[in-house]
Amino acid sequence: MDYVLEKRYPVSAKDYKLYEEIGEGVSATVYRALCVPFNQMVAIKVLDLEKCNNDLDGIRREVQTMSLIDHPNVLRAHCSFTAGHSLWVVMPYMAGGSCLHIMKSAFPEGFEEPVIATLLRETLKALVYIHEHGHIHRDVKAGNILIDSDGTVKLADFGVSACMFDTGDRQRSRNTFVGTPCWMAPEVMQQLHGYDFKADIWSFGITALELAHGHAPFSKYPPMKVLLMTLQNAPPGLDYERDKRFSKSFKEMVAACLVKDPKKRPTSEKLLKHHFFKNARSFEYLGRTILDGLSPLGERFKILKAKEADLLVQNKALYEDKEHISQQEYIRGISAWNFNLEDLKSQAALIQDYDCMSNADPDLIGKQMDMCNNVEFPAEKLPPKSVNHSIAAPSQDGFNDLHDLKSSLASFPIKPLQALKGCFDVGEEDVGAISPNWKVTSQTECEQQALTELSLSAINQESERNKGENSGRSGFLPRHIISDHKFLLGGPSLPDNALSPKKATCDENRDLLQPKYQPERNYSGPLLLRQKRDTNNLSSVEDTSEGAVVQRKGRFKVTSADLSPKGPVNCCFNPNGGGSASATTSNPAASPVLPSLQCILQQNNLQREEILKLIKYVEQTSGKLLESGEAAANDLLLISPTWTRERELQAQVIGLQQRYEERPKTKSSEIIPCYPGMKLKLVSHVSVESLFEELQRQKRKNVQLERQLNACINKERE
Ligand SMILES: Nc1ncnc2c1ncn2[C@@H]1O[C@H](COP(=O)(O)OP(=O)(O)OP(=O)(O)O)[C@@H](O)[C@H]1O
Repeated sequence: MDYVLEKRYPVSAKDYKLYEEIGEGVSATVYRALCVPFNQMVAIKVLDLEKCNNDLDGIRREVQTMSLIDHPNVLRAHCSFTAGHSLWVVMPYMAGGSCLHIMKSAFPEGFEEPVIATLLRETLKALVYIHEHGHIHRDVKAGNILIDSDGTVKLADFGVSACMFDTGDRQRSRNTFVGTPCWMAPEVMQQLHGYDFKADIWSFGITALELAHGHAPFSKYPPMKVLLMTLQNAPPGLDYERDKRFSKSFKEMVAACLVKDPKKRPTSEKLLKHHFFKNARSFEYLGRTILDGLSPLGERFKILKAKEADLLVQNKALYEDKEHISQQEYIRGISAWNFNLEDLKSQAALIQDYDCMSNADPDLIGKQMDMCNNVEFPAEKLPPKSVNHSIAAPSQDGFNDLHDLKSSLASFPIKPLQALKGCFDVGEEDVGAISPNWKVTSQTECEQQALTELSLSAINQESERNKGENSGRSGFLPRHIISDHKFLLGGPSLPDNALSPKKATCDENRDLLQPKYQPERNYSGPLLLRQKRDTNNLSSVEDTSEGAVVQRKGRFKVTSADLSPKGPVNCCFNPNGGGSASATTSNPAASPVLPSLQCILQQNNLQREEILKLIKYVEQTSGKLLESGEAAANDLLLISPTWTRERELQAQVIGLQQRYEERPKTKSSEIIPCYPGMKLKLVSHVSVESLFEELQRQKRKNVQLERQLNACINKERE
């Protein structure tokens, strides 16, 4: 569709005739429309400004920027204007719709490689342009890659979603958006040092996987878990076995994008030169291959929506239960450690069926995957393959491990709340409360601090004390699991740089075992049913039951009681109404505190992993230790004072809990913003108490580990 620069599109709603709905994002509904004076088909994105509570001038500025864009692969706005409480953004109508919709309608298993290469090349050209002009798109995903009837490809949603976050009041705008962070780069999640255009390259890599499989990696998991998995797991990629149909160059291209260190990712310009894009074809080819035979966009959208609604009805009875199970999974995913022998036995028994699970119930798979990744198994209980997947292979010399350890420490978010502040709206006071001494200005400083603060003797002394304190709990940790240092390092809790290549297999299997197309469990798609806006009211399945559930994103929901009386029916809380959201469970959930608690638990895990790595390192370098006890001691100074940290964390959690208890009770829903266009909503069904208990349990486990560490050190000294 060509732009006629002189053409001034009318800026009044009366000049447009709205037809059917052709898309729905979390922030807007998109309609096919006729621009009456020009007798031209357009698409109009209608954003409800009241719901967004956003800075109108900011949005206007962004839309202006959007209309200055001039590149054949970037969707440019014709114009925009306000109509009542809405902002209308008039755009070219892309009759093929988004790649996501096309996949959902006709290619649930993803596209063939030449199609992917063509789509991605065009998208990448758009990114090169955007980056050259100093912008970050921040919302690269299949849902934003649009195709016209002739096969031309345009990257959409540049500007609008970004402005919603950049210029608006985050505190308010956060209540407007929900979604999942599947496409979000790790550095964006961490927000430690900010992020740049390389974040788009990560999202581009995720989009490549999405186009290849029909869904983004981790899309079946709840947002918080996606965050943890993205941060802790090895990056997703194309699998050697499952993705046999794809070429080596495709796999390499994806791997180049999905590197956790943004500096190591190529620029868009460089990536465009990758030999994978030599497979790209013409846009006529695209039109022929993926658009032929498709029904008109509006119809397709209607069918998809009806399908989603049906699924919701079918799953409704099961939903609460699934929610519960899923929550349990999630808690275990965070806690990650299970020292209960009986539990371990039964879990290990389940894992034996590991290889034949590909057709199994997705919930079961999810649970088993958690086990695979999060639980320590006695080696003898595991089939050899699983054991191999779980054990980090020792390096040749141990120096690699030291390097790993250092880089692992470097990537350790010492100030978890600070690190996730951008993501989770952690208030300054929360950060201060949690980490009064963590005025860490850089990771190097953190490490130095760790080096100076720690001493081996202190660890030993404390360990001795703990021995006494915990003697009554000696049965807590099965001896045979830890004797002879038979630690099996779990999957996702380990930073990826701590893993041997073998470890990656476990993650690959995790992805492998994800059902390829699971609309009913896919939290990432924009098509999940939500209640219609009042202007276009279709009765939603959710309307008729629970009275109040007006939106569901996977297992997350918002109820009508959450909403301001003016009727933001899909996604807004009234921010001034105490953030109140009708509780959908009877749990006394503490949404404001939960992210912090969860974050603490996550850190706890990471610390544990560091200790395990240290143990391994000590084991592997015992020769060196014997030669030079002093050197070993120095290396061991790298150990974070886990027990101290544990106590600190525990004290902070108690503080938080007290603070929470002192404040007026709020209800259980919370929307957590992350990244423009990739929004995260967490509805808590976990009580503070249960998290607190979890933390205490983990603390005990840490103490046990430290004892083992000391035993190990002592043994090597002897
Ligand atoms: N110009 C267009 N022509 C045809 N379809 C469009 C057009 N713009 C958007 N769509 C369709 O509408 C859907 C929703 O668009 P929108 O930009 O609101 O959503 P999104 O990017 O998925 O969500 P979010 O608001 O979270 O960024 C798109 O996924 C696409 O299928």
